[in-house]
Amino acid sequence: MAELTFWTGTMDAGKSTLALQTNHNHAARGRVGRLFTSHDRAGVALVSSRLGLTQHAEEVTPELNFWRYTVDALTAGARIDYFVCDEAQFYTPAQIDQLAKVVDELQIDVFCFGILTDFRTRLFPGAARLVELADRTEVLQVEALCWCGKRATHNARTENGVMVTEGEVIVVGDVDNVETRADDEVEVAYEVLCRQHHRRGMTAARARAVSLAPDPLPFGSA
Ligand SMILES: Nc1ncnc2c1ncn2[C@@H]1O[C@H](COP(=O)(O)OP(=O)(O)O)[C@@H](O)[C@H]1O
Ligand SMILES: Cc1cn([C@H]2C[C@H](O)[C@@H](COP(=O)(O)O)O2)c(=O)[nH]c1=O
Repeated sequence: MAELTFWTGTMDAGKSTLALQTNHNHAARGRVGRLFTSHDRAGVALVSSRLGLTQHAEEVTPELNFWRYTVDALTAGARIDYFVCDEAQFYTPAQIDQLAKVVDELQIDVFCFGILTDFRTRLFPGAARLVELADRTEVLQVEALCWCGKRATHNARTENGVMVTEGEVIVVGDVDNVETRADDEVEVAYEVLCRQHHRRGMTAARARAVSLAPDPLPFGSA
C-alpha cells in the first residue's frame, strides 16, 4: 500500500538531507521518482542540504495541480513510483489533498518534508493539512538545539538581529547567514529556540548581551 508520510522538524534539523537520501535510496533500488521543492534557499527548482548536496527538482508553484500533473505523466507513458516533496510547508492545502489522492488512487508513495510552524509559532497551512491527512507524521531524530542546550522546537526570525513576531509569513532565509533584502535593507535571519526562549524572545545574541550587562550597583543596600 502506498503511503503519505510527513517528516518534520525545525529549520536545520536535517529534512532536506533526509529528502535527498530518501530519493537516492529509492532510485538506487530501481524505483522511479520525482523530486519537488518550493522556495529553496539555494534557488528555484533546487533541493539543497546544509551537508553540501544540491539536486535539481521541480518547483511547486500554487498553480501546480499534483493530480493533473500525475495523470498527465502516466497517460503519456511515464512510470512514477514515488514523489519526494521538500519544503512542503509552502504547498497549498489543496495541493496536499491532491497528493493524498495520488497516494490512494494511483498507489504512488509520497514523502513530504517540511517545518510545522512559522516564526510566529503558527502552523503553516500546508503543514497543518499534512498532519491532518498523512498516514504517518514523523519528527526527525537528530535534534536541533536551542542556545541553552535544550531541544529546539520553534523557529525564530530576526530582523537586523532583533527577534520579530510580525511580518510576511514566507521569507526565504537561513539560520547562519543574514539575508540582505534589497527593498528595505532589513537583514533577515532565523534561529531555532526552545519554547521558553521563543516565548521570551531570548535569542542567543540577546542572552549574551544580558549576561554581559554589568550588575546593578548596590545603592541603598545595607
Ligand atoms: N559542517 C557540518 N558537519 C556535520 N553536519 C552538518 C554540518 N553542517 C550542517 N550539518 C548538519 O546538517 C543539518 C541541516 O541539514 P538540512 O538538511 O540542511 O536541514 P533542514 O532541511 O532541516 O533545514 C544540521 O542540523 C546538521 O546536523
Ligand atoms: C520559520 C519560517 C521559515 N521560513 C523559510 C526560511 C527557509 O527558507 C525555509 C525553511 O527551510 P529549512 O530547509 O527548513 O531550513 O522557510 C519562512 O519563510 N517563514 C517562516 O516563518
